[in-house]
Amino acid sequence: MASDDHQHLPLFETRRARGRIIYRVFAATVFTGICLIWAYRLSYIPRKGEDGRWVWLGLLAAELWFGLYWVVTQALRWNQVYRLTFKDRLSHRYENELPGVDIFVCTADPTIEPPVMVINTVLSVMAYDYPSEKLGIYLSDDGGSQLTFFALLEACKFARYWIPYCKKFNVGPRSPAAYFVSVSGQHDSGLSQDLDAIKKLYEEMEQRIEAATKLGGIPEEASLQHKGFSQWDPYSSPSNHDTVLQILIDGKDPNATDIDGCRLPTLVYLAREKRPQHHHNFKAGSMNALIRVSSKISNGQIILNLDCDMYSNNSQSVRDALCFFMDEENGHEIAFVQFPQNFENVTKNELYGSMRVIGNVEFHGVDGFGGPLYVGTGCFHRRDALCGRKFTKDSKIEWKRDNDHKRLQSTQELEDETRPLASCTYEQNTQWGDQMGLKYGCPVEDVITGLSIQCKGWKSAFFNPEREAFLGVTGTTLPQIIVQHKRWSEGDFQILLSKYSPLWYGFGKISIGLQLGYCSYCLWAPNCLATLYYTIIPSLYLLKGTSLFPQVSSPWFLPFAYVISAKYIYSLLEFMWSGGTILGWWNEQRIWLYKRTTSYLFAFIDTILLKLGFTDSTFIISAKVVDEDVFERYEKEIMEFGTSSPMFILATLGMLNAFCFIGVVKRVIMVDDIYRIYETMPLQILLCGVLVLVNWPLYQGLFLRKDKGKLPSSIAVQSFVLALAVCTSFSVMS
Ligand SMILES: O=c1ccn([C@@H]2O[C@H](COP(=O)(O)OP(=O)(O)O[C@H]3O[C@H](CO)[C@@H](O)[C@H](O)[C@H]3O)[C@@H](O)[C@H]2O)c(=O)[nH]1
Ligand SMILES: [Mn+2]
Repeated sequence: MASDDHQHLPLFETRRARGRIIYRVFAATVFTGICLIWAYRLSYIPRKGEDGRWVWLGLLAAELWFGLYWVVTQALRWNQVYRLTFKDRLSHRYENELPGVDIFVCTADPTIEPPVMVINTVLSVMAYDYPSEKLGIYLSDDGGSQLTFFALLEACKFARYWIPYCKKFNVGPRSPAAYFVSVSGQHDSGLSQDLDAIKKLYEEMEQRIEAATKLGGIPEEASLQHKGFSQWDPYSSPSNHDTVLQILIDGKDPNATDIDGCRLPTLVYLAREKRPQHHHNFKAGSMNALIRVSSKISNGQIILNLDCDMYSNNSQSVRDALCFFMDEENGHEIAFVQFPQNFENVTKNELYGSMRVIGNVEFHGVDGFGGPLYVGTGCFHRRDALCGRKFTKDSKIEWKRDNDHKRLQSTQELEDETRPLASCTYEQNTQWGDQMGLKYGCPVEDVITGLSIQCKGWKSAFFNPEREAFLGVTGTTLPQIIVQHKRWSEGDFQILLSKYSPLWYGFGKISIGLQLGYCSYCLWAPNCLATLYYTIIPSLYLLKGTSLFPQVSSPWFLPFAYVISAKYIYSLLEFMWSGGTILGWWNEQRIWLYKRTTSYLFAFIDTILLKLGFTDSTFIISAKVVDEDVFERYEKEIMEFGTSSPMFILATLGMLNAFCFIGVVKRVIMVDDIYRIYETMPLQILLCGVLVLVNWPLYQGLFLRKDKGKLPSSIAVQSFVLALAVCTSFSVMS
């Protein structure tokens, strides 16, 4: 075949999802049902002075909200697309002119993020199936920890063995820890000797790092061996220290080779300068420091950002991403390629939920409208777009630039020249954090940055390969999840109200579908209001015997029944198509409820306070390790509650619904006949009953469990008393 023909074949392809028309028809029927529900609420509003007028208006408001929010989320399902890449074409055409790729790994605290985990992530990307001399790996350590530095030094030595091993045996996950788990048990002849040898090296390294962790410091002889340690002075603390910058492997150095004599990727440690009087802007700050520092050292045209807990599980991902950027036809408009966030440590039935539907459904939907959101880890960027460049017709990258120009300075000189770029004061009076790099001042620096890139005319792409590209660590206790979702929903809600709102800033710059897509996430926080109303009010009115929904015999009953069943059956199907289990879906409903009544509520309140100038935004780092007994319960899918204030809200709401349900059962037995209750209040009883069922693990945690993960008895007593007080005073009130 003539290679000319080849030139015209694209490097990636976009396919529309099947069944879109059917879905749209289905959505139209649901929407009709929603309109009928609104019509019902509007036509039966109790008149002024009549009983229950305010309750009714509240329900109207809640249902208007739910209905409109549902409309907004249709943007995530309306126009789904799937991407395919052709890596063989890429290497056929461009193998010798592949661009430099800089990989940024961020870590912030050696206790929450153990150095062994961090270096596993680093090693997994050092071993990418990609020309080593074109890779630059940068570890940003916001913890400024000698321990992390020590671990990276160890990783650097181990890499000389690990990278050739991976390439020789074409190893699956290239994070050593994950790899050893994946091969434990299977003993392949021929492999086993090499395997034993590399495993031994790894374990020895791990022991040295763990010994240092226990010791709380670096062994004397190690700290003398490497000059890098001298950059820490005795007064250094995580929040107050000089820049530490160390090029551990200089990719331009022909002597930096692995045991087979092959070149190694560049490896750099950076702890940017920290001073108490300068705000460091969390991860966004460290990313911006990395962008500048790497521009001096390797200046890759493509940048991959990873959290330290998310290792590469697929050695082909760089090539996948390049299929988008280097496509002759459409590549020049793509600013970033986001991969889904998958987690290694989710249980089978996803006790605390997961990103399953976001990754397998919703992001394919926004991709159809111009591209996914940038959600942090697992995202490849074009350096120029990330630095603030606007899209124009001639945004084509000149890939053929000379990657291998000779450098005149020594590594030491280069370090000294580069260090000032990571100082606290460097950004003063510059565009960094605003028009350049990642934006500051928002707890979801990634989403707001991605939005502004898209508003500059760029597209993005979502790529969800068969073999997961990255695997991370997700929370293993309820409080962790609540804190994380508070940060996310708060950040997203702040964006909606900020000058970069997808509504007004994005207006005319991105498609309406994408605007709505952003809004589905940006409106997470305000969702708490309607949800709280719906979980409290209809249940309480059961106690009074007041019906707030249409009777079974009324025709108005039908739209309610249809919308509820259509919505939930579809959501179950969607969950299962995405690979989830039925129980997983049920758990997801519980987490949905808990997030909305705690995380989103706090996020909503805090955002309002922030807007009024009362608080400052923070970034609480998610824990990546837990105690052994906590982990054991997690594996058994037993919920871990804890003592924090959100638990009190959850417990009180759960108790309230339990009392209301008991109340109605009592009523059936003592006062009314079943038929009348069934005729007048089936939906209300259903709602309350489902809430009780969903809360089952909560009741167990309150009253039945004895382990440490249960709810403390103080919360049990308080929530019991409060819910009982509310219920009784409500029922005696006329
Ligand atoms: O001051 C800080 C705080 C955090 N981090 C790093 O940021 C990453 C994300 O922090 P984590 O606590 O794990 O938050 P997650 O909620 O798991 O992260 C998601 O949400 C964040 C925004 O809220 C994004 O930045 C992340 O990429 C995305 O994976 C981690 O590698 C941290 O080490 C820093 O480098 N400096
Ligand atoms: Mn994380």
